[in-house]
Amino acid sequence: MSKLVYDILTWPTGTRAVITDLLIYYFLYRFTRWLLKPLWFSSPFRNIPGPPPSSWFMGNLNQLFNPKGLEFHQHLSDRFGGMVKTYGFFGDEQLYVSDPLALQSIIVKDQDAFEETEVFIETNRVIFGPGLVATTGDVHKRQRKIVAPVFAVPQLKALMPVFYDVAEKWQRNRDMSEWMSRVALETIGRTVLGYSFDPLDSPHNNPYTSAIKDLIPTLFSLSLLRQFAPFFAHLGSPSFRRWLVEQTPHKAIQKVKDMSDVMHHTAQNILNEKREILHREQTENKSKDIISVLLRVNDQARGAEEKLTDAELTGQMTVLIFGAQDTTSSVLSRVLYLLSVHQDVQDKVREEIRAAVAAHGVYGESEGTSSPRLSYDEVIALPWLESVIKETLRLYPPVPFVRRTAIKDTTLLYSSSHPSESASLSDPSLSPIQHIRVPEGTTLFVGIANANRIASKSVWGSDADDWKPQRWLEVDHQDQSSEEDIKGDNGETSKVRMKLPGIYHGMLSFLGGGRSCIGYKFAQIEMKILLITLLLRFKFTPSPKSEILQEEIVWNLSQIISPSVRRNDVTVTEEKGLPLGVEVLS
Ligand code: HEM
Repeated sequence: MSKLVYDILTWPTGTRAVITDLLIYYFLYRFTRWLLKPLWFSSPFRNIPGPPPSSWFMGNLNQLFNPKGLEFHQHLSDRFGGMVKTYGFFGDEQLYVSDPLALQSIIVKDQDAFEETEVFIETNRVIFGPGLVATTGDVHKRQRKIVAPVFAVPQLKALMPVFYDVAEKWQRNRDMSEWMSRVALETIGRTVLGYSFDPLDSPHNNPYTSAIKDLIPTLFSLSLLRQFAPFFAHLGSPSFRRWLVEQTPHKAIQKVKDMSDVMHHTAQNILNEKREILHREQTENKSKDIISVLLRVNDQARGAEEKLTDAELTGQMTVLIFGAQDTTSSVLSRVLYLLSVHQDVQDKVREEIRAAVAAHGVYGESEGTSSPRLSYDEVIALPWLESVIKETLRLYPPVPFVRRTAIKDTTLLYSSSHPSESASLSDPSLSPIQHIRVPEGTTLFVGIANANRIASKSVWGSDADDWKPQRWLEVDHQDQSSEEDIKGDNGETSKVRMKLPGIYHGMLSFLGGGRSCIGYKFAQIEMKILLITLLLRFKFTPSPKSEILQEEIVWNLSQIISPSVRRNDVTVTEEKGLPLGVEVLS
């Protein structure tokens, strides 16, 4: 906060005056509302437990949006359960929800009453354009109906050679995290846009890739300022708002503006090139990338309802790049780290892949490649590999929370038992159902990571917090859900399915409902092909320098989780990255 105040104080006088005036009006408005609130209604959340605000102005926001905030997020459900009260600006009461019953309502049953927050939508609209993450209601539903089919399995099967081509370019590099994000960007560029951002033939990240990589952490560093986005989004004309942004001498804001411009122009150029190619191409040799498929569908669509405008098309292109890059590279980094620590599991996965290759492996068609390639069906039939990914996504979802706003008054049901009592959920007297009125305008956190952990406890029992991929190999446990007896307000007991409403084996890692991850099958096949290719060639171990330099890997929150290495030398230092040992296998 003090850095923010310092930045503002060093801005030129004219800009500072306009922006300071606007902020003052906004603060006054929020402050007066906060001051008067107790006079007109008593809080419906007065009985909900939660931590005290850490400041009267920012509530718990600086704990929740903090790179070191993962522990605080976990503490919320460990200490207070699945329905927690937290505070936003000026004492604004918010809910942090990880309770399976309440989440069924927020994500699926009453999803039309819980939208993405205005902050999320408005900033995404400015940065990415009107794609899936910048639209709500019927516009979002229409876009989703058009875009979702291009991620179907036949499309993914057609992209298999591209996934392998990129995976095989992996070079021995000590920093896995940097390499994973380059590979993820190149994969998404080539499969979704048919465009190569980074041919991966130089040992260094190209400047364009680093800039893209920096966007999400930069946005996260602006989390608090972003809260004002809805206010600015309705201020004057788009050109006035653009002028305001251009005049704001805040480094991070200028960085985001520049990146958004580059992304927009790149997407526009790619779209124009694609259109030309589509007109020229022969029917038997059609481009298979996702955007070409989408363009063909769009060209054939009859009514405006079934078509995306050019702005919507370029919006999807940038959104898909950002939706895909940091998420998959975060999971891949985590999997390689865990496999390096759990050598027994790494050996099992490698044995399984070798056996499949011996039984079916075909050799790559691309020139110069001699790597075995399994087909889509053979890849998804590898149980150890599947279990490693499931278990990693269960315990370490790369997006640990998302937020929603109640757009109408709603009542949520939730189980009032504390997660530590989940073993006794079958005793109805201990697990009564509560309900809570959620007024329109309430901000809610959907605690993805906490919800996965709470649901895990009742299914997996005492070792639910341990990373044990083999648990998924038991036939009875193909997904994480259980039925519990729960006592309602009327005293009657009923069976309630404690299943999380996630699209991924009873987990929320890819969320659920109408805003679930559109690329979740894409992500799985991409990650599996990369892991197959790497594990056949290399053995991964913890960094050989870790003991001498006392290196420790820590995982930080920047909306998406990413690794850093902390060195406990004379002083403690921390830098982004994931150093691992890599041995070539004969
Ligand atoms: C392991 C990798 C991934 C994880 C864990 C993940 C997770 C998620 C989550 C939690 C959401 C919901 C966000 C919200 O509601 O605010 C989401 C949405 C989305 N994801 Fe992913 N994602 C992954 C990979 C991908 C990939 C590879 C793509 C594209 C190829 C993609 C594209 C999207 C899009 C476009 C949305 C917005 C959907 C909508 O609003 O309708 N994601 N993802």
